[in-house]
Amino acid sequence: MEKLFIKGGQKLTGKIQISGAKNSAVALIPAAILACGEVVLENVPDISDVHIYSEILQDLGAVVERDNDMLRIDSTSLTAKPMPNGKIKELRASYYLMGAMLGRFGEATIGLPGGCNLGPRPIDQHIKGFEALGARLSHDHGSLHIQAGELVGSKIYLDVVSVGATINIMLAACRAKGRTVIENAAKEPEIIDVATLLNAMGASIKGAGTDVIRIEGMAQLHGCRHSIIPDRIEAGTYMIAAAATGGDVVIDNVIPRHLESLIAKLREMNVQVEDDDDAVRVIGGDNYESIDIKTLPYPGFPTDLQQPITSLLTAATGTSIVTDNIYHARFKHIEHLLNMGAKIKVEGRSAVIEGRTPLVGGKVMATDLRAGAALVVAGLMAEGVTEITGVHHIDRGYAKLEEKLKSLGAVMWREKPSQRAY
Ligand SMILES: CC(=O)N[C@H]1[C@@H](OP(=O)(O)OP(=O)(O)OC[C@H]2O[C@@H](n3ccc(=O)[nH]c3=O)[C@H](O)[C@@H]2O)O[C@H](CO)[C@@H](O)[C@@H]1O
Ligand SMILES: C=C(OP(=O)(O)O)C(=O)O
Repeated sequence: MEKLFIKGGQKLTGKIQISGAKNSAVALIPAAILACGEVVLENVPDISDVHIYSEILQDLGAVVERDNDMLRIDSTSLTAKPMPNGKIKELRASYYLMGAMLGRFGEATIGLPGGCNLGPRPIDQHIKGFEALGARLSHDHGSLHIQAGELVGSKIYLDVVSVGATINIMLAACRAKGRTVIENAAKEPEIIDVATLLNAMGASIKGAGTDVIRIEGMAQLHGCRHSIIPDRIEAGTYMIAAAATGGDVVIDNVIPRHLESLIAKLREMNVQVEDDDDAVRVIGGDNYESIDIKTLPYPGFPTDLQQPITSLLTAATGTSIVTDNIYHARFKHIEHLLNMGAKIKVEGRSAVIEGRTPLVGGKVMATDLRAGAALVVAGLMAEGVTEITGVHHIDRGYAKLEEKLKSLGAVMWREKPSQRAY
């Protein structure tokens, strides 16, 4: 079992580069299945979700080659082989194989997805979309068999604003006959990124980034080259870490507009944030004020940053309340923050955080990706050494984590099972 050790108390200073967005990459890789020809993705993050997705496509018969931050995908020889289990369970976004395979072959047999355990994560809206396009679904031992003679465009109103359902329906609808309209669509930047790739492949998608997306189906799509947008959640985590250590960090290769809700909340706390064309600078201090946060679909405050910012709020004066309206039970990190000296109560879908509670290093576990990010931030703030297990969750979404943090002055190291750190 790998462990991450962090010796807290160092102010982070300097400049780091943000990698391509995980939540784009894991949709763009399966989107390449729809192309007849090579899709070249640039700015691909070096994270385990990407490695596993590449292996899934190879298992299906695609040629996938990685060259630094570039991924070449040629799905010409890919087949509609059933993928019931195994790697499918290792990540959430494996559900995009449903839409992509359905678009390419008119059928798909895919296991139910894995990903972070944040409480119930239904996919009923994905299924509603596929059915509206003419697919029939059946369940078999934990996998879904989706079959459509011919996909036919349709009007689909999403009952819940869902990133996954919006993208999955877009993938299938690109190859449906006629027009599909998705109403109450999610507006996350990653949705625009997927639409940009699909349009570069010859699709016709209009309205991505608004709550109504119109897709004209095409008989064939072709290869293209596309650069992935920066990861706003990775960037947000480093912004929070910079503030949490009272540091001064320039976070480069970002789209500041994607970070507006976080920037507003950090400023409200009294953190100094300067934004430029493609960088933000966070200058920390020692007199933060408590704030309340409610997570919402984009452009609201992202649920994926509520866990990391909770660690920072332990340093603010007064009581902060973090309410997660997307995942009501996304609070598994709290018991580990309590072990480090935090005073936090979970009440329903809210965490009530008492501020000015100094953290001390301890043995904690990352139960999911952003819980891990919260513990890394806490470890950087804490007195003494923090030992984090469950590191594989963190590796799903943070490229070169130690390298980046160490370049900013963090003292941290990773212990592999056969090594002893001290
Ligand atoms: C790979 C990826 O992009 N993951 C992100 C994506 O997850 P994911 O796409 O799984 O999340 P959704 O946007 O679909 O979920 C939003 C809300 O809708 C509910 N829901 C969703 C689908 C459905 O069919 N029925 C339903 O009820 C979910 O339980 C949740 O409460 O968006 C989440 C919300 O921003 C982020 O935390 C994840 O990082
Ligand atoms: C919840 C997340 O990821 P996933 O949906 O891939 O589990 C996340 O990135 O915070």
